[in-house]
Amino acid sequence: MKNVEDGEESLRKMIAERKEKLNPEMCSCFIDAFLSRKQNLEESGIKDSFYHDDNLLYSVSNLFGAGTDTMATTIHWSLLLMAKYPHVQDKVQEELSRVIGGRQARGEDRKNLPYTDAVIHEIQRKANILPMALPHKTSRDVTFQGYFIKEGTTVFPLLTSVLNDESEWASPHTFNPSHFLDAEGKFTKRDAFMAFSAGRRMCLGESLARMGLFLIFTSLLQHFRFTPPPGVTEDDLDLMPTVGFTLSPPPHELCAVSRQ
Ligand code: HEM
Repeated sequence: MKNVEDGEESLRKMIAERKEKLNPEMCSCFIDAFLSRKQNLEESGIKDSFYHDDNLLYSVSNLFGAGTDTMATTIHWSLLLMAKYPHVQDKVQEELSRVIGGRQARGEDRKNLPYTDAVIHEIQRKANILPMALPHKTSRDVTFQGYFIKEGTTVFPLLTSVLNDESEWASPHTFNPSHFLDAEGKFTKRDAFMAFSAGRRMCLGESLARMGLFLIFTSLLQHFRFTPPPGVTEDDLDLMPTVGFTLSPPPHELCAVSRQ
């Protein structure tokens, strides 16, 4: 609880600083945009909108909460999987060197990096970091595929069942980037890729997360080769997740060897 309170306190400070410097003509972040809308509504005499201080604090706190652990855990998985499957890492590094060389990757490079794109998707499928997404409550009685669900029932979307569905994936329990490649090696989208869930309440940060994962993963693999530490083999690297709010890889030591 102490950490939650400290977190809220620093967000309150951040919000107060942005409030002081607010220039509605030059909004540079979510807080500015929220405050500027709040100001507009108040100036037009609307005082009971959803744009109030508590909603701003909890929205910012939700964005941090939802966006930090998820990203860090996925990057942890990506390094472990690259160290465990060096032949996959070889192919990513070959593709990166051939297509973009030494310069930093940009969002638009993704379409020219089908293997790398497939590997990132497969990392997310295999890592399955939010196996039960988030719980939802039905707002009215529903009949879904013949099942009656009463209003007020808590529903967990089991993403694991889709990400490991044997009728969807050639080898659901194996790390296999070909799940996202066609016969010509082109990237292929899969409806059963639901790491960000589905429907109206699916991940709000999906496009930010996808861009972040692409830029961080490519940059790390351009600069470093990830290997098990001396005396440890690839087979020794354990993929059994530890259970928490997200499914994280078990703690590992890895070597990051500079490629420069
Ligand atoms: C690898 C990264 C991420 C993964 C795998 C992920 C996955 C998910 C999943 C499975 C949900 C639950 C959807 C549902 O309720 O069915 C969710 C919700 C959410 N995510 Fe993400 N997420 C990631 C990164 C982010 C980032 C970077 C942000 C924003 C900065 C973010 C913001 C949110 C928010 C606000 C919700 C709640 C949406 C709602 O309830 O309407 N996520 N995410």
